[in-house]
Amino acid sequence: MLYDRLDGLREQAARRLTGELRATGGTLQARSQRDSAVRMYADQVEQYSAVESGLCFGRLDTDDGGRHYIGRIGIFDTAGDYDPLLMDWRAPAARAFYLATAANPQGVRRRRHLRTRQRKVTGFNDEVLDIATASPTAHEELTGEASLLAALDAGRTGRMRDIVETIQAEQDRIIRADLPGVLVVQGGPGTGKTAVALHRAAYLLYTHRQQLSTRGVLLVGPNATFLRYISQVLPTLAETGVLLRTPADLFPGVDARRTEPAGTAALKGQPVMVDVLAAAVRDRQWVPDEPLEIELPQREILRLDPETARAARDRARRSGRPHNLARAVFDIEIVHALADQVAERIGADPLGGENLLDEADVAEIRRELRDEPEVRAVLDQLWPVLTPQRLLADLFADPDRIAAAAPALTDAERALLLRAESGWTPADVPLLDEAAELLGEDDRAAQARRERIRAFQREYAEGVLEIARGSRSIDVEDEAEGGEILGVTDLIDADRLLERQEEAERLTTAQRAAADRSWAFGHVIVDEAQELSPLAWRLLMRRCPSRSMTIVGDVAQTGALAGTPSWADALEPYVAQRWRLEELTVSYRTPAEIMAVAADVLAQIDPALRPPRSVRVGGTPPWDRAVPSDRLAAELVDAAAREAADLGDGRLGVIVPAGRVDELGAALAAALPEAAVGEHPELESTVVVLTVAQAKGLEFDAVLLADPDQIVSESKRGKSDLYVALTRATKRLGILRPT
Ligand SMILES: Nc1ncnc2c1ncn2[C@@H]1O[C@H](COP(=O)(O)OP(=O)(O)OP(=O)(O)O)[C@@H](O)[C@H]1O
Repeated sequence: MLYDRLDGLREQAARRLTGELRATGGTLQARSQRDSAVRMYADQVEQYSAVESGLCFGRLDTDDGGRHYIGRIGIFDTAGDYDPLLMDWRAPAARAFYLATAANPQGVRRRRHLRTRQRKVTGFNDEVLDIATASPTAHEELTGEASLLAALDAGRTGRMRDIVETIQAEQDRIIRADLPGVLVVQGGPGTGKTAVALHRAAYLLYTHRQQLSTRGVLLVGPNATFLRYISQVLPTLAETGVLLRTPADLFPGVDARRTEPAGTAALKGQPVMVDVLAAAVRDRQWVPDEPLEIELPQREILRLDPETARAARDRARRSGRPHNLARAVFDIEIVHALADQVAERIGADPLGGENLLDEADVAEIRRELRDEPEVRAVLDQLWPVLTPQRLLADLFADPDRIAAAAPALTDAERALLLRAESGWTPADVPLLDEAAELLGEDDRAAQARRERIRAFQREYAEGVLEIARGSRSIDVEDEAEGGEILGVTDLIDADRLLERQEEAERLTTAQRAAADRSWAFGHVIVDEAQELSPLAWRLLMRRCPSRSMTIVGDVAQTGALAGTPSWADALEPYVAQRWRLEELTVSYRTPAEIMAVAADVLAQIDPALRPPRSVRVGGTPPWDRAVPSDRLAAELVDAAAREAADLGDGRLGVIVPAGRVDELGAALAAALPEAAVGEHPELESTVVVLTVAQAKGLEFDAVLLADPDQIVSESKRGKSDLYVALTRATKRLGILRPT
């Protein structure tokens, strides 16, 4: 019955969408309303298709004899009293499905987890929430234990799945926390932080749809591989409007893909760089040592002395405007000084009286001077209009500029900033953003560009119609006499054609936000947030002036050298003490035996840290084998082949040191054709070879770890990297240790 309703809803939305797409014309308001209707119906069609699998997954039988079905979306009985036939999991009344326990049943008598394949029910688990009959062996803090364990034991697919059927109470509390303020979720590996972050996004969009659909929600994840890994989750929760980005993607128009030494990236993430960039901008506001001569055609030579330039510079700086906007002040000052020179010469009274020019004459001289290419060239030299890219590229290319801008850095640090290659790195992105703030944007140019584009499009539309008119007359002459035949120009004029074109260009909130550097999001969610540098935090805070944020991570897993040592350090510069901490304590991913191995490493990182408790015990014990150094690749290939043969429908991750990924990756790819290697390995392959940085946040049924000692020695945060690597397996872990 529910699937029939779903089909009906999808068809209705598709019909309405088609109707809206056919309509044209009308007032601006009508067009804009039509536009949002098109977007709404298109979203609905997409959402109804996305919730097909596992549409209804739960049932609550209440003490008062009620029976409620819980599912991915709400479906109502539109024929009757609008009763809910299926309750959206995010609705307040559905909450008991996740929270009711035998000790605190919340009016629930029985909770049922339904399993379906396509549109058929294939099984169910019931829990009778009666303290007298509760099974004594059940894990008392787990909700829907049988379904949870079935979900955890299932083979991995290379794509993260949603957990909507088995959200646990400690996770539910975080998912449904209030929207305002900064909420930090700290939790060990596999405690469901990523899952919780995604479900929270879906919950917030459902609960605060109006507010968040206009401002948008941004979810930041550590790298492109990770974003691909999680990309299916929100669509299956019927939410498509969240913008997923890595920190490296947050400067529109810049593709920050170049890699650089970890030490350089770490330095670029430090707060001192704010001062370096401010000094680099000041350094571009130049005062010459000697007077500059400006040779104007058909006029005498003008002289711009250093004092005038300095006075104009100081005036422009005092305006408090960003560099590019302060240029207007600078121009006025210089042009005034030069115009006075000209006026003095040409207006001088030969009889020694007052200057013969009046104010209007001098104004005219200023206007002329402002347009003189020679004057503009001098202004550009003294106070150039700069893009963030230009400022940084010039700075990093020139040791003298670096020295002038970074007096507080050591020589060695300055050498780190000097770059030989062009191209941007992820650590450059917060610097570009900082530079954009310091420089400001003179958007008059952009506006003029938009107007030019519009004029061009109109011209184009008219051109299209011209062609249509031309061909029509021939068609008409050829095919009919007199002609009752309607041509394209009878149906549509240039304005309408342009309007159609513009409609196609109108964008969703997420698309507009993605293209706008200064977009202020309604809510920002950061996953693996421990990796962010202080400068990356500055950038994110700019994107979220309302400070409505969910920050998810584990300080014990920090791999980046400039990463976050403590949440207080990262956040207090922006929100003082006004942030809340929630902790997740149960690991759903890693079985106890594997967690025990990881716990030893965690104790070495910081003896005060405690690993999460594993829900699952038993299974295959992890193994750790020494192999001769020169046999590592061969042994790894053998072990991988054995694991791959045993996998069934699961996935194997082979985690190797960054310095050996080419060598070991090539050996594995040669022996196992299904092995995926490279910068963005295909995660759905049965065998995936990765570095720790790439494996961050991912999981596999089985993990083989090669050369853990090199992983530790490759970075100052090597122990944390090893901890991450050891906690990626849901079932089996094998370690090969060269000796
Ligand atoms: N309530 C749950 N029901 C079913 N599966 C769950 C639940 N909570 C977590 N999981 C599963 O546990 C695994 C780990 O979750 P997730 O990746 O969100 O953990 P994490 O805390 O982000 O880990 P890491 O710190 O390693 O990135 C995932 O496969 C997730 O689906």
